[in-house]
Amino acid sequence: MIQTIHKLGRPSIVLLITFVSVSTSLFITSMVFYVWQRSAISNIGIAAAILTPLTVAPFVSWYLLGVLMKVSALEQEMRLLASLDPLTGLLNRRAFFNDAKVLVNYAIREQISVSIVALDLDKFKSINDTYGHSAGDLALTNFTKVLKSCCRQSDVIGRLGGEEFAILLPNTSADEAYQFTQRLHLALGHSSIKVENTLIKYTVSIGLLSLVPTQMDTIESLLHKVDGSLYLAKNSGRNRTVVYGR
Ligand SMILES: Nc1nc2c(ncn2[C@@H]2O[C@H](COP(=O)(O)OP(=O)(O)OP(=O)(O)O)[C@@H](O)[C@H]2O)c(=O)[nH]1
Repeated sequence: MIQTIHKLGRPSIVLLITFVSVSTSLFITSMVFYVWQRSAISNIGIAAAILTPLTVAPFVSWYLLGVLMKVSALEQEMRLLASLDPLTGLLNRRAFFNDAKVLVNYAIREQISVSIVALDLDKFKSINDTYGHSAGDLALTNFTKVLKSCCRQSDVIGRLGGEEFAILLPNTSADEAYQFTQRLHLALGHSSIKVENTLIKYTVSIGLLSLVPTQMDTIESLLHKVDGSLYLAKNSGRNRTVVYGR
C-alpha cells in the first residue's frame, strides 16, 4: 500500500479516491431513486451525489494518506533503531549476525574469500574503574570512529556486546585483512581520549580468519574459530593480531 502511494504520488491517489467516491455515490443514489421512487435520478439527486463526496473525499483522503505515510516512516525508523547499538550506532549483535550470514552464504555460492575479525578492547575494565563509566563509553565511541576510518563502506561492523566487536570483510584476502588490522593498531596508537585533562590511550586485541567458505561454514562457526585466535592474542600480550591457523 505505502509503496503504491510513493509510486503514484499522494495527489494522484487522492484524485483516484475522489473519483471512486463520486462514482460510488452516484451509483448508490441512482439505486435509491430506482428502488424507492421507481424513477430515474433527479438533477438535485445528481448534484448531491457529486458534490457531497467531492467536498469531503479529497480532504479526508489527503489527511489519512499523510497519517499513513508518517506511520510508515516511523515504523521504518524504529526498525532501523532496533538493529543498531545505541551507544556506537554500529549494528547490534542480532543485526550483525543477520547481515554477516547473507555475505557468508554469498561467498559460499560464489567461492570468494571473506575475512572475519573479532576485536576486544584491552584492559577495558581498568578504564571504567579508574576514570569512570562515561570514560569507558567515550573509549567505545572513539574506537568506533577509528574503526570506521580504517574500514570500507562494504564491511559489516557490529558491536557484539560490552567491549567486543566483530567485522566481516567481504571479498577480502588474508593479506588484505591482515593489513587492515595493522592499520587499525597503528591508528589506535595515534589516538586517545581526553578525560578531565588526562589523555587516555588504549589498545585492542584481534583474532583474524580469512578463507573461502564451504557449505560447512556458518558465521557462528567462523566466529567461534576466530574467537580462539582472539583469546591467543589476549594471552600473548594483547595489542596484537593473531591469525587463525598460523
Ligand atoms: N563504559 C562501559 N563499560 C562497559 C560497557 N559494556 C561493558 N562494559 C565493561 O567492560 C568491562 C569488560 O571487562 P573484562 O571483560 O574484564 O575485559 P578487560 O578489562 O577489557 O580485559 P581483557 O579483555 O582481558 O583485556 C567490564 O568492566 C564491563 O562493565 C559499556 O557499554 N560501557
